[in-house]
Amino acid sequence: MKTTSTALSVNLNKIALLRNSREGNYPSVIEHAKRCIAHGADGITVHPRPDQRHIRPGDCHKLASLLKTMPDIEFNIEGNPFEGPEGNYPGFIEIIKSTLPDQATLVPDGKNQLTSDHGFDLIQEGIRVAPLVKTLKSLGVRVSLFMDPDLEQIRLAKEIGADRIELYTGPYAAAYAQAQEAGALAHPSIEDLFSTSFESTSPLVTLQRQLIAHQKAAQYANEIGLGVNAGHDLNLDNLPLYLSIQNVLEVSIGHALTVDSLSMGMGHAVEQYKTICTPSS
Ligand SMILES: CC(=O)[C@@H](O)[C@H](O)COP(=O)(O)O
Ligand SMILES: NCC(=O)COP(=O)(O)O
Repeated sequence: MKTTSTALSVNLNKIALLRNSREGNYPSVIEHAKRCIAHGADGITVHPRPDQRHIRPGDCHKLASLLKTMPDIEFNIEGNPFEGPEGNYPGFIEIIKSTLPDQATLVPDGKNQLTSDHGFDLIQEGIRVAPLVKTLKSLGVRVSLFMDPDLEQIRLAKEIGADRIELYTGPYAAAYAQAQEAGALAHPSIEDLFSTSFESTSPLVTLQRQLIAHQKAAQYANEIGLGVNAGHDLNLDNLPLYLSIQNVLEVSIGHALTVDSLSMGMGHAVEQYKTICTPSS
């Protein structure tokens, strides 16, 4: 059972994606940030990508100005910190330097990735990541590293100076969806999922493995002094089970939350348009 509360940081990438499909500023990222905050969001996350398909540097600057006026609201900018010919996001560190968000989450995305799909391999990349962590921390920015639930990698995250890790929850979310589709989630309670031995063919086996891996990773991270965030493909269905893991400080959620806003609000919007289209008798 969940006993501590977890901050919700709303990722606004998909609002920017919609805006960028036309000229102009509609929908406005800033107005949606204000709306999310008015409805209880604890923070705002954005993830500028090399192709600028959604969040652009200008969004980061405008959000930084807005959120500086709201000291209780956390601003988290995610992205690939490497620059240069290998083609990752040019200017991520510059964006952080010029916006000074509360938190920078470094993510090892390739240039043409559809979305984030793995954590850092710090055995390979630690030597390049460590000085960036140091630079960002010297600016007073908390540094989180996007990581798989791998204990050795998490140990290295601590060694190179990270303050937090963000556990990559994509495979957990996929395992949850598979178990849900198979109708396997009807009965087990959260306690069952942690403790029961399932048949090897049960779709619950993969979900259980994911859950336990994340639980161990979060516990280990806490033991060595790292804060734990989590994100990617979390949604209203899979979040309660995930948050049975103790001490997850923050979840950042964008894709599903945006889709939920559409499905929860579209019926109401259609009714409003229909009212205008229908002459009153
Ligand atoms: C690091 C992470 O998991 C999120 O930032 C996620 O990648 C969202 O990015 P997109 O909206 O570009 O898919
Ligand atoms: N860090 C994860 C994030 O910001 C949002 O991921 P998603 O909910 O859009 O998959």
